[in-house]
Amino acid sequence: MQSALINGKKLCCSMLLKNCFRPLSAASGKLTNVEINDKTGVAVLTMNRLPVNGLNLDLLRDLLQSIQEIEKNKCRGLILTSASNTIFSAGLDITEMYKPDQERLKQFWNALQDVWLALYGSAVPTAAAINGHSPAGGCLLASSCEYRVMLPKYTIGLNETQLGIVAPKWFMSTFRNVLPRRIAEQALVQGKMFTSDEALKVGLVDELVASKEEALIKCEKFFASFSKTDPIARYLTKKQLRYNDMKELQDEKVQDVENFVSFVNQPTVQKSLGFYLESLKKKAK
Ligand SMILES: CCCCC/C=C\C/C=C\CC/C=C/CC(=O)SCCNC(=O)CCNC(=O)[C@H](O)C(C)(C)COP(=O)(O)OP(=O)(O)OC[C@H]1O[C@@H](n2cnc3c(N)ncnc32)[C@H](O)[C@@H]1OP(=O)(O)O
Repeated sequence: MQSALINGKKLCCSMLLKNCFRPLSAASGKLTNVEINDKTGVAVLTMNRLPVNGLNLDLLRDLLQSIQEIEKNKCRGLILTSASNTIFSAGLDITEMYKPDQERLKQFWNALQDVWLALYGSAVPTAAAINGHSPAGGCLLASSCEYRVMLPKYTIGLNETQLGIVAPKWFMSTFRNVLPRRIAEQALVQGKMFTSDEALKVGLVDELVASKEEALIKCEKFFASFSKTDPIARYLTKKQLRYNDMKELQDEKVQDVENFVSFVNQPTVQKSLGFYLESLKKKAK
């Protein structure tokens, strides 16, 4: 039986998951749900915008609120996962970008920036239990965490170029923080979607597991590995390592929104997004 060291105590892993969760009500919005494991202090943040967890403005706002509440509660870890059995997140909701309301489009990108800054820079250790497909924005969220566990037979990657769009610099920095530069560059220019096995091989994910329960246990074990590490020293180290990536966006936040708005409004980009949305809908028929 697997076990983990939590607060200096050896605990059987199934004990970590059974009957010890309580909801963090302030952090549970309509589209996210947060539960804290009372035994370990770890928060499970579940995206619940079914069927595909498309990241629209509302889900992004709920995600931000949840991450902030988890930080405020000084949880020992944050596990990001999905309520779907097959999709972690389909990435940005393309309907937010196709024929958009201009004011909402700005708010949407601003919300994504804020979620990324909060998750990538979180003082609480972070892990992703990737229990389904994770393209584009879904991959961004997972790669912003410090540790990733994935279930088999799914795909993950930054596929923007396949859609005729260009991932912004901070998406690329997040990828480069996880992958060797050469692999990151090749994958980004190709818009490559990695299978779970390929993702493990290149290091985009740290482990493969057979079930969501196992994924949560692995994430708990990852957090338990810090039991002898000073939390402040841990956070300051992470902060310094990620400082340049975050500073680059913080310094250019307004310009980044303008770039996004101007890029998305280009007729050729609108055309690509329209075709892509149509192809997704046709596939669903
Ligand atoms: C040089 C200057 C540079 C300046 C740069 C500045 C700014 C950068 C500009 C732009 C960057 C924008 C970045 C975007 C990143 C993104 O995240 S884009 C989104 C990418 N996502 C995808 O490609 C995923 C597409 N979806 C799928 O592949 C599949 O749906 C799935 C996730 C694998 C699930 O498959 P499944 O078979 O289970 O479900 P369906 O395909 O049947 O889907 C169900 C339902 O959901 C709709 N849908 C799926 N994905 C999305 C989505 N991302 N957005 C909106 N809607 C989506 C699908 O259409 C179905 O709908 P229904 O027919 O109405 O039921």
